[in-house]
Amino acid sequence: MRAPDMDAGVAAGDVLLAVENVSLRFGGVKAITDVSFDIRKGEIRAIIGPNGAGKTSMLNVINGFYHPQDGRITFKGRTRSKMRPYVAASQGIARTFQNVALFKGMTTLDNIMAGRTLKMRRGFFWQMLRHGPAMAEEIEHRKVVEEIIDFLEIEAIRKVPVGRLPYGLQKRVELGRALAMEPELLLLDEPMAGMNLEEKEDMCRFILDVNSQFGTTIALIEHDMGVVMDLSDRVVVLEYGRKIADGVPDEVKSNQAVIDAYLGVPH
Ligand SMILES: Nc1ncnc2c1ncn2[C@@H]1O[C@H](COP(=O)(O)OP(=O)(O)OP(=O)(O)O)[C@@H](O)[C@H]1O
Repeated sequence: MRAPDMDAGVAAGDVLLAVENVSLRFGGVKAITDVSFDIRKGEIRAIIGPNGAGKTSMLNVINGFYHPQDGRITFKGRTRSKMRPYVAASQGIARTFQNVALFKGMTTLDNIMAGRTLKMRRGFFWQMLRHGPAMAEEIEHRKVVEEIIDFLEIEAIRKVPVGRLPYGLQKRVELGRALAMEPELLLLDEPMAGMNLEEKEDMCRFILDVNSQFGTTIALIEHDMGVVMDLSDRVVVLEYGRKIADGVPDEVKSNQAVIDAYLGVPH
């Protein structure tokens, strides 16, 4: 996989992605209101908040699934009022979903291979023929995919259809598929949801390793506060679509507005 220092433009610690004054409405529902924050290259950034706070909507804005009515997104120095999913993906933003979104009938290997699609230079026709340049390219992609399988310790399930795997392993395969894109920014929507303690510990370790070994910047939504405080460099807190706090875990933990939000104290 790509080494951390091979990326152009943004140095470790610089702002990789900036969200400025973003507002998103669905009819009369205000999902996000005037939210600004940034994600620095190389950090693990958590987005937290009670149910319905706008966290998933924010990830969907960042990777172009939703187009905000107001505000701007700047990624690697390029500012847009809206992203398109294909552009976001081709420029290095990958994501996983709250409910696992894999091809359930396909094997672990094929699901992760599917994550390489954007990297494939030869068209579908050549891939079908498995001929000449396409063959060489497929071998190259398989090498990266096998590295990811080793890294995530899922060799034993490489040929198993993912629908047959326990949930914790499906989440790990989904992480593998996102990693296959060799993303610069990885968005994880509740990566530990539905996991038992052991599975959570494994996933925490993989997230930390992805960050430290590949230099991948990570933004994650997570409800488990212990995990958030242990993993994150900085935390942004949303409530009813507005930002109520932003800082290092210790600051956020002792912030009264955050404590009230989690206890359900009305404003
Ligand atoms: N596609 C949509 N159409 C209409 N309303 C939506 C849509 N997506 C989100 N919303 C609304 O926007 C608000 C924010 O939802 P969002 O899913 O972003 O919150 P969340 O913080 O991720 O919540 P949770 O922790 O429960 O997943 C909610 O009121 C939700 O009902």
